[in-house]
Amino acid sequence: MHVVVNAAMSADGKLSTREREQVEISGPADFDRVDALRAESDAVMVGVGTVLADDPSLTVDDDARRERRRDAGKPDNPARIIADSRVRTPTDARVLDDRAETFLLTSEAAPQDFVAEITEAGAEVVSAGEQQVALPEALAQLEDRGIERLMVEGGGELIFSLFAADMVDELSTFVGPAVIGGWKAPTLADGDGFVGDFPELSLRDVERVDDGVLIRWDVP
Ligand SMILES: NC(=O)C1=CN([C@@H]2O[C@H](COP(=O)(O)OP(=O)(O)OC[C@H]3O[C@@H](n4cnc5c(N)ncnc54)[C@H](O)[C@@H]3O)[C@@H](O)[C@H]2O)C=CC1
Ligand SMILES: Nc1nc(O)c(N)c(N[C@@H]2O[C@H](COP(=O)(O)O)[C@@H](O)[C@H]2O)n1
Repeated sequence: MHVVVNAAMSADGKLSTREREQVEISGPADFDRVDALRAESDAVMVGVGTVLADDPSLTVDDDARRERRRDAGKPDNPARIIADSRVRTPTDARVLDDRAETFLLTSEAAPQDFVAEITEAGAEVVSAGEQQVALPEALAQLEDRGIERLMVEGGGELIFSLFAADMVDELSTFVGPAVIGGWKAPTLADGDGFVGDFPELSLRDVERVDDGVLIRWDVP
């Protein structure tokens, strides 16, 4: 599986505010690039923190891109994947609408009645790990179901875990023209943080996009 992490951050490295409210950091050209990245992917993944904060749809906006997917024998939209150890995703979340297939990754800590409710709401549940989703095992199960190219949109806790598990192949960050600030505002990689053995990145390219900068890294 090839894993591409993409996120937008403020000039001071924040993904959103201390209140975890969604902020439009990208401009129109960057949102269009993100839409193209989604269209090229077999699945788009976020953590449940992002679902609770943003209620995203994670679908492809552009009609022509959806049509090209259809012509290639693919579903209109990539599958959606939510990392949600205890099943906190609301049953009326937009990621559960019928526009795409949705996989909910859970752990043994998930209450069985929540698992039944979310399955009834349309998610396909994949369980791996005891207290938290064991990402290598869960993503291997998805690879067996044909997901080869995975785009991860965040948030910071999930992105950290993917780096910690050495599962990231590419990282794209759009750095936008705003300062958000705040000790508690989410950053690109939160979780416990690294104290050594930092994941090393290799700079691929840097480009001006909208009023910010797109930085692309490979993770060798
Ligand atoms: N600017 C941007 O590009 C983006 C911004 N955001 C922002 O990020 C914030 C949400 O980020 P976070 O709170 O960090 O939540 P998150 O979206 O990273 O979800 C974290 C949750 O995922 C679940 N999870 C299950 N297995 C896990 C594992 N192995 N590792 C880590 N988490 C696992 C846990 O319940 C955990 O609390 C929101 O404020 C949202 O607006 C989110 C995505 C992109
Ligand atoms: N690329 C990008 N730029 C920003 O400025 C953002 N705030 C985000 N957020 C991510 O996009 C998701 C929204 O998806 P839908 O448009 O609702 O499908 C959101 O959940 C974040 O993952 N991304």
